[in-house]
Amino acid sequence: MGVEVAVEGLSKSFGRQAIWRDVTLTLPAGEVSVLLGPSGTGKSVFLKCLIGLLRPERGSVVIDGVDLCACAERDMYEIRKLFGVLFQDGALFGSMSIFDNVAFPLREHTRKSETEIRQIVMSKMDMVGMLGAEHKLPGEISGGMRKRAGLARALVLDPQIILCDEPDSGLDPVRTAYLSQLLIDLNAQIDATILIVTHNINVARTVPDNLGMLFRKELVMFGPREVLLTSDEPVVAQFLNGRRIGPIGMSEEKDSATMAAELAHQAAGHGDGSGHEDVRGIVPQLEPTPGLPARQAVRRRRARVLQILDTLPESARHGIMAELSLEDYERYQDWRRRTTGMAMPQPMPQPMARRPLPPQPGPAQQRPPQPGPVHPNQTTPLPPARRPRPWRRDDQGGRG
Ligand SMILES: Nc1ncnc2c1ncn2[C@@H]1O[C@H](COP(=O)(O)OP(=O)(O)OP(=O)(O)O)[C@@H](O)[C@H]1O
Repeated sequence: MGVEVAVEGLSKSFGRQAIWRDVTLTLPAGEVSVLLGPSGTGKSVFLKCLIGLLRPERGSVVIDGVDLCACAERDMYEIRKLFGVLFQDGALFGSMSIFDNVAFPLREHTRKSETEIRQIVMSKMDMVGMLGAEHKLPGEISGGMRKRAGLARALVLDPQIILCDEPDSGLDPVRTAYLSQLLIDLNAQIDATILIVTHNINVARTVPDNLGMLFRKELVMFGPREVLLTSDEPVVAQFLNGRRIGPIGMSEEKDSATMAAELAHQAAGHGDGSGHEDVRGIVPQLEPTPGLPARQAVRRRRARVLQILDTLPESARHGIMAELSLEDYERYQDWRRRTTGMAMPQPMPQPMARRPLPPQPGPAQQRPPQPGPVHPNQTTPLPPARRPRPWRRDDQGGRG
């Protein structure tokens, strides 16, 4: 199983340029986490600090009881062996075949025979769907294949922690979807702790157990995916929806005058091209490909998240409870009664299967038209066509 990575009060700057301050988060063992953030907020720098390639000025990164920020070089070397890193561009040696690239860490860091190395390389190539490409040069394969080759190389030393720096960069949406599935399948197979840095909203919504965001030189939030996906923080809403209007600017944070000018443009009818759709909300998480083992992290995470449920915002609580099976829900109730003797938090979130059906309006109590999003050019709301509707009426007033 993967190991936990506990980051406490980490701060990093280059000269007088502060990158981020006081970052505290824990990557739970064996779970998949995603770190979002606008360009230049220091996500790659964060990954490099985790693996000890960069030294933060303050704080600690504790793995297996060793603080990477304060340990001896020898301990650092041992801890680094726990990591597999997929760099942004795959970081393959252009003059070496894919086979030799993937074999490189084994030849550098182990005394395995060439027969053993061949066996390991081919099994990792198989894992990432690259069998048959081992004799090619990196320049002879596509960007998506280079990523997968980079992932195979990250796997050869059987890492317990996998760091992926923008695994989707340069990939089309379909290849990105395949890569997302590959990461979830890998997690199911080897139960490693995985941290993915990305800008890709689809990856952020569907892949991780935990989700966080860097902005304004700080960690805006980090925790169960349901928290960020249902957050009302303006910066989160802007980022998830890919909008120009909001606190994130072209280079970094906007000043208040720019924000006011943009809002005035918007009010005058100049849209930012993002439409009215709001992609926030919880969508189902990717599951391993049928035939692979179930992800052990799911069970562990459920137990962990239920223990902190009361501390989470209400919208996230509802999302988490809605995903529970009836059995887990009952188990949670029992556990809660036994350990705290307390009633459930109010308002009481219900699992999807137990929620009372919404009232069925009869002919005399038809629902009034729901307010929809207001277009800046309009004074009346648009029809609610894009809004999710909890129910649908047919001509007889029954439920659809
Ligand atoms: N070795 C270095 N020396 C000096 N400054 C650096 C170094 N590495 C990174 N930086 C600076 O740190 C800041 C954050 O860079 P980083 O690459 O971590 O951002 P990022 O969030 O990963 O961006 P992107 O999403 O565009 O990849 C940048 O301003 C960059 O110039």
